[in-house]
Amino acid sequence: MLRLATESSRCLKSSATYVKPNTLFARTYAGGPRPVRRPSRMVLSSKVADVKPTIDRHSPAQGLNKTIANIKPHILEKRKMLAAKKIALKKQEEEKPKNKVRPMKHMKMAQALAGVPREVRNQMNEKVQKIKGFGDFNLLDEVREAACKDALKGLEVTEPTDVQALVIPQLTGEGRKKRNKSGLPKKKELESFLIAAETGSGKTLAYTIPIVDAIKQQEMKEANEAQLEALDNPKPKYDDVDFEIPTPEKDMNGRPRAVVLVPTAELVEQVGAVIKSFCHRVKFRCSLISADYTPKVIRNRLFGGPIDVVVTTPLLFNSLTKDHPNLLNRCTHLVADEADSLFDKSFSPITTELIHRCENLEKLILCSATIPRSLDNRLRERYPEMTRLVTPNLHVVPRRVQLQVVDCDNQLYRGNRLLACADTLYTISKDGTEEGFLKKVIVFVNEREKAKEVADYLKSKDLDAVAFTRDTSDPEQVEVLKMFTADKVEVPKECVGRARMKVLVTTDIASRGVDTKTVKNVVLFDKPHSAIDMIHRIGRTGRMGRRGRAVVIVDKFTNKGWIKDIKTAMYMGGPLV
Ligand SMILES: Nc1ncnc2c1ncn2[C@@H]1O[C@H](COP(=O)(O)OP(=O)(O)OP(=O)(O)O)[C@@H](O)[C@H]1O
Repeated sequence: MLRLATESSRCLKSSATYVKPNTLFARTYAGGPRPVRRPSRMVLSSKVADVKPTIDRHSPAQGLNKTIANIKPHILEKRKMLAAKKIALKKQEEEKPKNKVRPMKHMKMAQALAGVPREVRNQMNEKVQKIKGFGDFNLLDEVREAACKDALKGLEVTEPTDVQALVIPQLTGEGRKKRNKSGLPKKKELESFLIAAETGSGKTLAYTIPIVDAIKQQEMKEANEAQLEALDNPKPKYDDVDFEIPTPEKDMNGRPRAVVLVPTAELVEQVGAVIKSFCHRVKFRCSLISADYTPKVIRNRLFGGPIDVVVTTPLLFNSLTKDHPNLLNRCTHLVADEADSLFDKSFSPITTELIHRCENLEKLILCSATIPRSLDNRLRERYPEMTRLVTPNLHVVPRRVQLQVVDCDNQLYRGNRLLACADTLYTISKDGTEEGFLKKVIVFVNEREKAKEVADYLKSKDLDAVAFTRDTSDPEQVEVLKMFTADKVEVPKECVGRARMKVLVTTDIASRGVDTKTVKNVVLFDKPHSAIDMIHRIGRTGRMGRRGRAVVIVDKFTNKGWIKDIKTAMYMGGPLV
């Protein structure tokens, strides 16, 4: 402080405008005696320049005045390299075309289906190309004729589909009879097959033809053996005996050679009709057993005479086999149609139990339009030697089916999904297609309760809608489903627009296996839970080479990226994953 004061006084002295030091005092003591001026006792320090400023190493300002960073050279080198790398990456990123996102990102994230490698698809395609007609199969003439003239009645040219070309030679055992070293056929072992092909590709016929052929071949073989035995050991004459001798035919009562399991009573009817179409020409007996029939009818159908094929649901047949263990002891072929349903959590224990009960089972055939990853893993564990017959177009929704998206959050509907659905149906009714015929549209919802609500709303909007769910007991509603699986229905010319449209509001019950071959339009009211449900629902249209349209209603909660990916996959003709 002292030093500062002295310096300031020196400054004042050197300045041009010098002010007398005691003028202030002079004013203060105006009128009084002037204070005596004494010389200053303050002496300038001679060491001012020598005093070094002390640096507090811990002060926050320490090192602020540094001009060169004290960084070690190797760290500096590393930092430089990192910076160069960062710049190069940024440059690369900038050079990439913008808006290019990972293809099918949303679909791959929600992956539910098992993937099929391209090589497998190509291999199967080569096998399919080799087959030109039903004549190329090693079948009994009557079976081939029944397939072409009865099962595919109404078609001028009959050609096997991809799945039939692939499956029939395998199941009829052409060139794959295992022989042991002695040259004799091996003892019969269980062979398991997984048939997987796109919806509406004729899977039912693909397993029916070989089964009917095998039944007939076995029958002929047994008849020959019986004849030889009769020649070797002539029977005593029973003409004068008054009791009925059990014939081999009698033994067949309630003991089918083949059992076809399907998940619903509706499918029992549908698959049963395909198998029964062979009965007339090939001569065998097929019985349909489901909860739709009374116990008396079931008993008559099972035990009323010889029986070769039974088409049934697992739950009912399992309870029947518990009461009648002999039911399955002649069964050599067992089919689980819609295998992904029959091996899901609810059905799997029953289906597996039934398979184990078939002691003489030779061929286990699983059939499905989709192979979920979980099922794929389980089957690989349970049946490691299973033959997989997969068509080149498995999990592909054909390009002939158009997918449209309706956003119910737009200005028109303002989030009203029901209104969006009704408007979509109005648009379909006016599109000018299917002239002169009844227009059949299926609306899929996710929950049973919703089906009735949607059907009621559509009715209030003057649309002819019916709900069909597992709870449906009304015979009229069941009739509507039959109408959807039947051929085209002609309508009078004056019947136009909404008047010639029939709407079926349903759940997944009608999405699996139901052959709605004349349905051209499907509306997905709710977004399907997975690609599996999507394939089955869209698969109700565009069957067997026909064209179709699917409309999916979305809102702000729908994963639009997923829908977009599905649309892209469909457009590109690739599989949904
Ligand atoms: N070789 C063929 N030529 C022409 N039509 C055929 C042929 N085979 C089957 N079809 C017809 O194709 C339609 C679909 O057959 P099917 O119901 O067996 O399909 P799917 O593959 O089981 O379908 P989904 O997976 O939906 O159950 C049926 O109407 C059937 O008559």
